[in-house]
Amino acid sequence: MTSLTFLIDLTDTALLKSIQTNVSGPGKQSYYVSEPGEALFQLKDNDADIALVQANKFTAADLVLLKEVNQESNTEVVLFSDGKPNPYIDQAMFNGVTYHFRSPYDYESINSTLSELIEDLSEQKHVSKSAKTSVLDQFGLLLGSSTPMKKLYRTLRKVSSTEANVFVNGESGTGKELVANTIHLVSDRSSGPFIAVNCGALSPELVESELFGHVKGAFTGANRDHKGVFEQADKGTLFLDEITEMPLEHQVKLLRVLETGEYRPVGSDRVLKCNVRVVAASNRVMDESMSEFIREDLYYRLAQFPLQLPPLRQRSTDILGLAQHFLAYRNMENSASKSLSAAAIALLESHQWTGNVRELKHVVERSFILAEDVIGAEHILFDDMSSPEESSLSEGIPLDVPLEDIEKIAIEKNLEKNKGNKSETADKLGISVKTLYNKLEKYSED
Ligand SMILES: Nc1ncnc2c1ncn2[C@@H]1O[C@H](COP(=O)(O)OP(=O)(O)OP(=O)(O)O)[C@@H](O)[C@H]1O
Repeated sequence: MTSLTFLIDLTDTALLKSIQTNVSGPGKQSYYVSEPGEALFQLKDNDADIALVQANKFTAADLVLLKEVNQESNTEVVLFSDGKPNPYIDQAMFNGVTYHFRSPYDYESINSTLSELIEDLSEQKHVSKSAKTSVLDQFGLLLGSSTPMKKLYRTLRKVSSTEANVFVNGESGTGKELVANTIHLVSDRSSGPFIAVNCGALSPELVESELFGHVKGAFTGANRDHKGVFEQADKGTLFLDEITEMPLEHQVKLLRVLETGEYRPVGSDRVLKCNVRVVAASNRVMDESMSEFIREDLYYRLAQFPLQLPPLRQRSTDILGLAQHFLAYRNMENSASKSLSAAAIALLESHQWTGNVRELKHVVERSFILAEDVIGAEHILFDDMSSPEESSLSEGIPLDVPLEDIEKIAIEKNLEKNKGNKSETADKLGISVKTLYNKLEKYSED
């Protein structure tokens, strides 16, 4: 079995002594830095499973290094500090640090946490070796046994037990809604409602009423009282999807309720108090240009805990397991027993998956429709293939397939091509955004 590697950069000798039994022994290899403070530099070039780093003087430069390490490797970084307030360490907690222990150290708690982490990682090493044959691990509604997913599960376990608002960021199809749902399911709010609202699809005239509700007679057409999503989600979780697609002038309406928990239904003079945990999501890249899409004050209220989801290409050991999972579902629903050929598997594993898990799911479903028994390479249709520009329109359309399935494939492929942007997709297909939503809702019920 591959051994677990540790990179140790600790100056506190008592601490070092106390963790010895955890970092040495069969199946473990420990490397010690030659100069204190070198660990993050070394991690840039040499991966380790766990890095134990003294961070009494953690600086802005260390934070930059840590972010790079977090992007490029799967190392679990554990920090140890003297406990003095340090904003860079606070930020580090959102950028890949697994644990931070403060002096005076509680050796028992450090060692039990380390043992748990070691056990988890050893299990993963075992799983990744046998990924082709084993079923994927599941956390809440999420599937995946790759290291980035295990890391995500650990963070989700931590964040779910808090009441913090969470901002989920990730490419389209990486599972942001599934993450929001999972946070709800594993939190103390699980017996309450989970309400999802697509902020990009709220009509400008009704945005306030959709969010906060209205009373009868508040405006023409308001024939009865209506509960907004903050009230519907009472004692539960409200998922604000595609928050960055909401116009900035509407975003301002969310500030008060997030700050004070108070809101007023349209046309009412009563101020209501909500008891809601908010999870927001966006597939926009959160860089310098983010202020074009989200108000900074709103972002900081929503992102008490920011989460970044890994794209599928960064967790390629999950591809086959996910494909088999989606295929197994299709087989079950249709009492079939179709299987993937070696050529199909090779194609799936070498694809870049810009549409992430959603694209994989759709590719598998398409192949299920197209193949008789064994799914061959010719049944694997990625989104960038057989587009009308490249081949003639009629050539791309499969025969003997129900019209409804062809419509579904056309919608899914366009959505993937437009990176999940529903207005653009509806535009390209020549239908209204509302019709597109209706169709998508219908597919999700099938
Ligand atoms: N880890 C996962 N395990 C199982 N299924 C997944 C996983 N991640 C995503 N999916 C599936 O992929 C599809 C897309 O997931 P989801 O809608 O949560 O993605 P998203 O990031 O919210 O997408 P978008 O930004 O386009 O709204 C769903 O069918 C979901 O069930």
